[in-house]
Amino acid sequence: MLDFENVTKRFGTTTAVDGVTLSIPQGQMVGVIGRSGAGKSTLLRMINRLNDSSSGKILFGGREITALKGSDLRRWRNECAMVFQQFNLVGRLQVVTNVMSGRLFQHGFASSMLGLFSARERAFAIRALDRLGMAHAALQQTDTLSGGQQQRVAIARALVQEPKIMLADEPIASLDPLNAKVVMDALRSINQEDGLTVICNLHTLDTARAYCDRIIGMQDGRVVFDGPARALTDSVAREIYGAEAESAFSEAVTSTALNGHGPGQPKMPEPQEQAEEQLAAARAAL
Ligand SMILES: Nc1ncnc2c1ncn2[C@@H]1O[C@H](COP(=O)(O)OP(=O)(O)OP(=O)(O)O)[C@@H](O)[C@H]1O
Repeated sequence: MLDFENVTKRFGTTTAVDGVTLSIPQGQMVGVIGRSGAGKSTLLRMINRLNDSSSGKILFGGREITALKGSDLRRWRNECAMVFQQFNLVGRLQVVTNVMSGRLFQHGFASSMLGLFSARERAFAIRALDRLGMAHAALQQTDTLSGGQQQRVAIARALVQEPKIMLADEPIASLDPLNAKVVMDALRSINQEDGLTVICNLHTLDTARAYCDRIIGMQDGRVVFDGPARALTDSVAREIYGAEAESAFSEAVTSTALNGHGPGQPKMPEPQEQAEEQLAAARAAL
């Protein structure tokens, strides 16, 4: 269970998150929505302590994560993987190296810097890429991939951290509808197959409704809606989004915009022969 107890975050005179109290059980897929500046990113960033709260407590499994310091804080950050809108990969490195960088905490910084990842860790990284349909690209330079492919690599990197929670801050905001769907499918399958809690900031209502068990609506730092997707009626959504409502409704990407590829449907197939050839080459190189 992840608990927020009256959590507030101020930046100078701006209150980004204002007295939030929430409980998120393990294994839930949660979408956080709201207009720009509502406090969605700050809420997520306080969970992995990229931002420190100004007051209140955040607890995970009863442990106060807002109080962690030093190696305990580093361990928590590793348990709390995060996927970003801009992927945050090193473009000039091979895909598999980017994925293995998710093992830095387990591996030890010094040997990681020397590139001394073990064969076991390389195999682990390839398996994670395989799950995301990206093993064929393991030896490719990362910046040669499309945005959607890079986001799948970033999710593979998050997976090799063996996290307890997966945070995703606008993971599909830079992607076209097809890639957005592939990335959301990947997050949903990780949530369902691994029982991982996934908390995802989303701009589009359609995506939040299609993929999330629970939707949290924020406005001016406060939680103004918290319930299942079916309870988020259009009129409630219009209140949450205010003047931005039209863009939230019209940016209808992902499942409902793509016939026959809703959640739970099979992934888009890779060009099979090419993918298998490249995967065999990647495995041989290990
Ligand atoms: N590092 C910071 N310094 C100062 N103000 C900040 C900082 N980070 C966020 N804010 C402010 O806090 C408020 C909430 O920002 P936040 O990024 O959490 O909103 P958001 O809902 O994620 O917005 P968006 O959808 O545009 O990313 C905004 O007014 C923002 O300008």
